[in-house]
Amino acid sequence: MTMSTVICIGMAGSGKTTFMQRLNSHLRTKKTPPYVINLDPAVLKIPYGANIDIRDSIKYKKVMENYQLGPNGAIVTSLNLFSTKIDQVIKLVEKKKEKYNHCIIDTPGQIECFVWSASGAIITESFASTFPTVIAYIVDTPRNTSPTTFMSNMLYACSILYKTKLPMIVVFNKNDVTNADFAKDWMTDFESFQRAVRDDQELNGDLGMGSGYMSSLINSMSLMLEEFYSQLDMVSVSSFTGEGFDDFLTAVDNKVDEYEEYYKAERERILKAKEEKEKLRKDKSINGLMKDLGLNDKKDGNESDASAEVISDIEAGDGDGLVDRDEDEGVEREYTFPGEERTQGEITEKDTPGLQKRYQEALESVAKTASSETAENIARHLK
Ligand SMILES: Nc1nc2c(ncn2[C@@H]2O[C@H](COP(=O)(O)OP(=O)(O)OP(=O)(O)O)[C@@H](O)[C@H]2O)c(=O)[nH]1
Repeated sequence: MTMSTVICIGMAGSGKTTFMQRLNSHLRTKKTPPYVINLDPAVLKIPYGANIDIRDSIKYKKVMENYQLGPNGAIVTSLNLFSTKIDQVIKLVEKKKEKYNHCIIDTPGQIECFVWSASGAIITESFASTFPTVIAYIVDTPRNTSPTTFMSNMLYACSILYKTKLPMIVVFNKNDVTNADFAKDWMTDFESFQRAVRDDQELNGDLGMGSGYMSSLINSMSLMLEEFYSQLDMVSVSSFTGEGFDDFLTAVDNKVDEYEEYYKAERERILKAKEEKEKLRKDKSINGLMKDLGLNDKKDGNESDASAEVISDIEAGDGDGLVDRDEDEGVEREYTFPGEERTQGEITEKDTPGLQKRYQEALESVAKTASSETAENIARHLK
C-alpha cells in the first residue's frame, strides 16, 4: 500500500480544521493513523497533533512585522518561505511512506492564498508528483442551500480542479445541521436544479437584475457544471458527529485508483509536452542567435552602429532573440534568453548538448570580419 495525500481545501469557516480533526481521530480508531501536516501559518491552535507544522519554522506575526504586510500578504509570504524548503518536507514524508497510508494536509482558511499563489501551486505539485494526491473540497452545507450560492461554490471548486488537475472529492460538511441530499439532487438532476433556481427567483423577487439575463446565465453555467460534476465524487459528512467518514475514505481509495489510471498518465504527458516545448524554444533561440551572427557577417565590417540595430531588431521582433540591456550603463552585459533563463541565468551546455560547439562554430565564422561591439560582447560572453 502506498501512501496517498489528501489536501483539504475550503472556504473560510467551512470546517476544514474540524474535518481534519475528525478524519485524524477516525483513522486512529481504525488503527491506521495518518501523517498530518498543517500549512496554515495564521491558525492559533489546531485541535490535532501535526507531524509537520508550518508554524514551527515560520512565525506569521514576525513575517507581518518584518515585511510590513497585512494578514493575507503575510500568509502568502509564509507559504513562499515554506515552499523554498518543500524538497526537505517531501523527503521527510517520503521516509514515512511505508508506515502511513494517508498523509492529510490542512491549508489556510484564506483559500485564495493557497490555491492561487505560486507557493501553493509548488507545494501541491511537489506532493502530487511524489504521491497519489487527492483534493478534498470542503463545503459548508448549511450556507449553500441557495442555488445561486451553491453554484458559485461549485464554480470555485471547478476552477480549483482546473488549476490543480488533481482528482477531487466534494465534501458536504455539517450534515448534522443540514442534510446534503438537496445538493446530491442538484448535482445529478439538472431539472431539479432549474426548479430550485426558479423558486429562488420567485421567492426573492427579481431585484432588478433582469430575470431573462440572469436565468439564461444560470442555465448555461449549470450546463457547464454538469460536465464538472461527472468528474467528481461527492460525500456528505458531519465533522461534528463523525458520520460519513467511511464513505469519505472509500471515495479517497476510488480517487487514488483514478489518479494512478488517468491523472498520473495525464500529468506525465503534460510534463513531457512542456519539456519538448521548452527544447524547441531553446533551439529556436539558438537559431536566432546564429542568424544574428550570420547577418553581421554579411554587413560591412565598419558599420559598428548597424550591429546594435540587429540586436534591437530582434528584440522588437518576434521576441525570440536576445534581450538588449543598453540602459543598464556601467552594468556588465549579460545576454540571456527569454523565459525561464532570463531569471535563472544562461543556457548551459548540460541543458543543450552541443550548444557550446555551435556557438563556437558560428563565432569562428564571423569573428574575423565582425568588428562590431555586439560581436565582441558575444565573444566575451562565450569565453
Ligand atoms: N454543526 C457542525 N459544526 C461544524 C462542523 N464542522 C465544523 N463546524 C463548526 O464550524 C466552525 C468552523 O469550523 P473550522 O473547523 O474552524 O473551519 P475552518 O474552515 O478550518 O475555518 P478557518 O480555518 O477559519 O477557515 C466551527 O465553529 C466548528 O465548530 C460540523 O460538521 N457540524
